[in-house]
Amino acid sequence: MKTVKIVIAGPRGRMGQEAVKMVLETETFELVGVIDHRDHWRTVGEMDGLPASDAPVYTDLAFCLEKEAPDVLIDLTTPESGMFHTKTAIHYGVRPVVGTTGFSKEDLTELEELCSDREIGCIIAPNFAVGAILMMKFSQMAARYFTDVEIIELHHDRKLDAPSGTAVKTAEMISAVREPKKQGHQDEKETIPGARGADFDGMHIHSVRLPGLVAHQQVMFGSDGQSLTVRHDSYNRASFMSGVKLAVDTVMKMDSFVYGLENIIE
Ligand SMILES: NC(=O)C1=CN([C@@H]2O[C@H](COP(=O)(O)OP(=O)(O)OC[C@H]3O[C@@H](n4cnc5c(N)ncnc54)[C@H](OP(=O)(O)O)[C@@H]3O)[C@@H](O)[C@H]2O)C=CC1
Ligand SMILES: O=C(O)C1=N[C@H](C(=O)O)C[C@H](O)C1
Repeated sequence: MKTVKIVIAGPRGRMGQEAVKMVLETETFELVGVIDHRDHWRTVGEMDGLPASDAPVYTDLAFCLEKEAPDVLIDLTTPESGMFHTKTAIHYGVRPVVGTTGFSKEDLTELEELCSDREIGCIIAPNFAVGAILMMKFSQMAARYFTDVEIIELHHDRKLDAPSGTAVKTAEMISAVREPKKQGHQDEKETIPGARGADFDGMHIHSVRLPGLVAHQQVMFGSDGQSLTVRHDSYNRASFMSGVKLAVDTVMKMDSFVYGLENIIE
């Protein structure tokens, strides 16, 4: 079987470390380099907490892509860096698999257009955990019958973006099928701003940040005399890795842009 040559951006991060291990442990993948914005390490093996590996560390993505000619870039950084890395990869004909969250609608449209111009595969996945994808799909299914919904996402307190990419994707999927409705009392007033959370098409998203949490989301539906709660919990970052693997294998067969793992899971 052909080996997929991979570059990972953000290798020292919580997700990046897990992705480096997964790529090194996968027989059909080859880690040909990593991108770090700090000019300090020569190889992956020199980085704290990462396994022995001679894969070189680059600070300049364009230089790395020219030198290593990888098939896929996995980005797990920040919205600004992720956007820059993804555009650079597309420009060099390298397929991006992006887990980084916090992109705007305009960012996603721009990336989709770039992929279409270059006829290149790209997967942007706000959540790689299969259970989280099912949680979103079940929520979308429930939204056909329950128009009142509150999304509560709970994460560790090192998270930069709020609401989470998963919560935004869930709201988008619900919105696609839910009868439009502004929830709550028509005269309701927040006595403390933000008390009702973020408004997405009339439904509300609440972001909880606490040390000790990893990644969790609860979607609550309510109707007369009944409620339905759909919940997913990721207890560690290994929970995302089978999805990253699937995305890498799938993007190799694609020539267009996909936003959301639900679009590639049967
Ligand atoms: N799709 C999914 O399933 C999941 C997505 N995520 C998302 O993935 C992203 C990363 O999350 P997480 O690992 O927890 O975050 P971390 O903060 O732990 O890791 C981010 C890493 O990226 C590095 N970084 C920042 N800018 C650059 C750059 N220009 N080049 C190279 N490296 C850079 C940071 O370095 P430094 O600290 O030195 O600045 C840091 O090591 C987030 O957007 C998060 O929301 C997270 C979990 C699951
Ligand atoms: O930052 C995280 O940790 C996570 N980010 C993603 C998101 O914003 O939805 C995916 C998962 O929730 C973990």
